[in-house]
Amino acid sequence: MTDRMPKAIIDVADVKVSFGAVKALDGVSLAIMPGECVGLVGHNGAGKSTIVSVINGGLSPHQGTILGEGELIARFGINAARARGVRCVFQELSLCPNLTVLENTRILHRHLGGLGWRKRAKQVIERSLDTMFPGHGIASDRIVGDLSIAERQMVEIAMAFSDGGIPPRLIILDEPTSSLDASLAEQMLAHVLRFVASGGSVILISHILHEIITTASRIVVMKDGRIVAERPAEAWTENGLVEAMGSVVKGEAHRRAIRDLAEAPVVVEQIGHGIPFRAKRGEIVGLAGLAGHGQTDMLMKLHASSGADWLPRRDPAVTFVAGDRRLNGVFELWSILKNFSVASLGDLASRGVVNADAEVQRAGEWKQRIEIRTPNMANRMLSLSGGNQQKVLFARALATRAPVVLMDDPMRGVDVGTKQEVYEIIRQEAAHGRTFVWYSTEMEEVCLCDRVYVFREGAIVAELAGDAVTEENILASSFTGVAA
Ligand SMILES: Nc1ncnc2c1ncn2[C@@H]1O[C@H](COP(=O)(O)OP(=O)(O)OP(=O)(O)O)[C@@H](O)[C@H]1O
Repeated sequence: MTDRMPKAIIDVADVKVSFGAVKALDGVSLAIMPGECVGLVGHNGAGKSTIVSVINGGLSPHQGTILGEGELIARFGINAARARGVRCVFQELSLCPNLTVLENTRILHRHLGGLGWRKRAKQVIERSLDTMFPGHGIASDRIVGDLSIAERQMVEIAMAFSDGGIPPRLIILDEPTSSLDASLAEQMLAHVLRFVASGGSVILISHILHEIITTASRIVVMKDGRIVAERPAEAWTENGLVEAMGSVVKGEAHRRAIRDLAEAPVVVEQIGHGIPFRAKRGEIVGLAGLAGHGQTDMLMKLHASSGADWLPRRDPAVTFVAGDRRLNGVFELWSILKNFSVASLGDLASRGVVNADAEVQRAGEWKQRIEIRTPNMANRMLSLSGGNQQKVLFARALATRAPVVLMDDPMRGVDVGTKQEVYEIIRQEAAHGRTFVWYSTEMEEVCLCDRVYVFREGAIVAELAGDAVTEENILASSFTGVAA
């Protein structure tokens, strides 16, 4: 290599990381050049977040080397990475919830300290938010814990791209759009393209393949802790990526089943002055619209009005799949098994004693059915990758007998292969009479529903059914408040 050739910002070679018997990284080499966006894809548990932790300085590999602009870095930690302008937006959002947006900004940018730091931190974060998400409406003195998950994700992304003394050079985005609706995701991806065009580098991890294909310059596919394919983005198709990840492309996965649903509604709810909500037995009802316009509140209201008291029952009226898994889905100190079975205890117990064999058996069936990647369901919940944790929450809900399943953007971080399986499970369960109320930030998923309610400013402003459930109609209603 001559001195004129640009050097890789970070170059990791033959990196290995193991967690007990699990080889999370098994000899991975990856170099990130200035001015490129590298797309990283792979099934849940493939090792994407682990390689990110190595590049970000959060995890020391058990084997392998790390070069920063050609220099061998012996002790690479988070501070060394930050000093080189490496920033990371994690899949599990990592802001301090009890601090304000600008106080969180101060934590990331240590150079903002000293007299008048509040003013400087405010300018830094507001400039970045205004550039990336015009019209965001997030005041920098708000407490992070009071923000919606989409707002928190926007703050975290804007913070990563902000310049508070050390300019960002490599930004790692681990599923950055998982809680953003289509228009926010588009704003963010447009900014990534601008950043890369100005010489910055980005690693973009996403299970939404069209985002990766249209934004990345090069796409790297991981499988079981190894890199199995790597090509320029224009040489990939979505199906090609799915196959490279080791999944089978199912043409039927994105099909809406035509069914006769003539019965009276089983769920009815009125919020504000909008259109009343109704769902019939066996119906898949979608909640759409821009993120944070009342969809999650609606699900909570439906849960509360179904007489649910969160206690395990043999025959619960409703079950709930949380999207913000960190906040209201996962019991972090429990095993995977206990996290799965907690909603079915009423069913698994007789005279107040849980039948441990039945619990293990049922968990084993779901582990196989939904492919929860772990050597042992007795392992800690947090030993699972993010997508696999989400699968457990999904299995937890579906394993109950509840006739109504409420889902709050439940596929966050779930890989494409599993999503196809889950869509099929939802269709089968609906055919057997289960009702699904499904809020999703992914348009493809909304379009799988029999009927869709579009939300705007806390009320239902449009109802679309059958062939009228299209991306165009949903977007038109989200912005104008009337069906197109
Ligand atoms: N702290 C840990 N303890 C034990 N195992 C772990 C730990 N962190 C990760 N693993 C395991 O390492 C493997 C790789 O996980 P990683 O989080 O890198 O996957 P991923 O590709 O990011 O998946 P996802 O798409 O679900 O986020 C998985 O099998 C996971 O269970």
